[in-house]
Amino acid sequence: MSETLLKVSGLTMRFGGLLAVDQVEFEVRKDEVFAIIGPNGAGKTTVFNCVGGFYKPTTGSILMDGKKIDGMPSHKVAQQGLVRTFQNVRLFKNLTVLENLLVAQHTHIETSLVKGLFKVPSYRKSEQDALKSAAEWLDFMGIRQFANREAGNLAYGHQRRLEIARCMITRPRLLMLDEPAAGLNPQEKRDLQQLIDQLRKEFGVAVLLIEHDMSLVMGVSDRIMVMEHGKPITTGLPADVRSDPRVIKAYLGEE
Ligand SMILES: Nc1ncnc2c1ncn2[C@@H]1O[C@H](COP(=O)(O)OP(=O)(O)OP(=O)(O)O)[C@@H](O)[C@H]1O
Repeated sequence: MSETLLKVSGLTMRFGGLLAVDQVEFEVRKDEVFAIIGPNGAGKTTVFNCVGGFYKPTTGSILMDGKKIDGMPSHKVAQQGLVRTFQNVRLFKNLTVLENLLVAQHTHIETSLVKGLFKVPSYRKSEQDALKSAAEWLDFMGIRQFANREAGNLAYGHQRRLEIARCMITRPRLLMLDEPAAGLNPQEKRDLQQLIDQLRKEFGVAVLLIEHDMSLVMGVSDRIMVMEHGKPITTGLPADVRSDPRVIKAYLGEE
């Protein structure tokens, strides 16, 4: 069994009188694809928002490689190697596809004003590296032919791939995907499953996934946590979760 990358303990999030997430515990191991499923309103996105630094949890602890990240803002969480996509794709729609990938690397590029103005060699080198890396990711995602097109004009499936590339270009250790199959056609969903497998195998990235598409979840996940009313009801292997009567009742049964 591989080591723990993310450890969430006693996570609780309250919105006024509503307990959206109630004592949630789980771990994501290095190289693992871990999915969170459950009916609408179960608290999945709220867990994501706490882990990604978008909400400060009411109580609980979130450790990334042993380091406390709960309460950190999202850009600091990203610096710890944890990045995410959104339910509705969020890109700089008026920038080109290539520019989206260059902007994503800005924290890694030497942006010192003086160095930039005088274009000293180290600045030029980091610019070249950023371009090279962007080109490689465009090739990997099969969207290089759209490099100079405005991101907002890409087909939806390509926008999703660009959003994942924008995360991966920062070389995260944990990639969080929030309903990545939403809005994709059946072929795009199969491609997505292959992509997630490939990202894990080739780049050693762990994946934390929220998804309603059961075929994708069952096909791609190592382990699955099922939530209902803010609480985990079970965590296990896809085959075990699929046949668990509580899960069928809470989630699969409602479809
Ligand atoms: N910012 C917020 N303010 C108040 N209530 C919220 C907020 N965000 C979520 N909630 C509530 O918390 C509960 C859990 O919502 P959440 O979006 O986490 O569920 P979910 O499992 O992700 O659902 P879905 O599958 O529909 O995305 C819901 O009752 C929701 O209305």
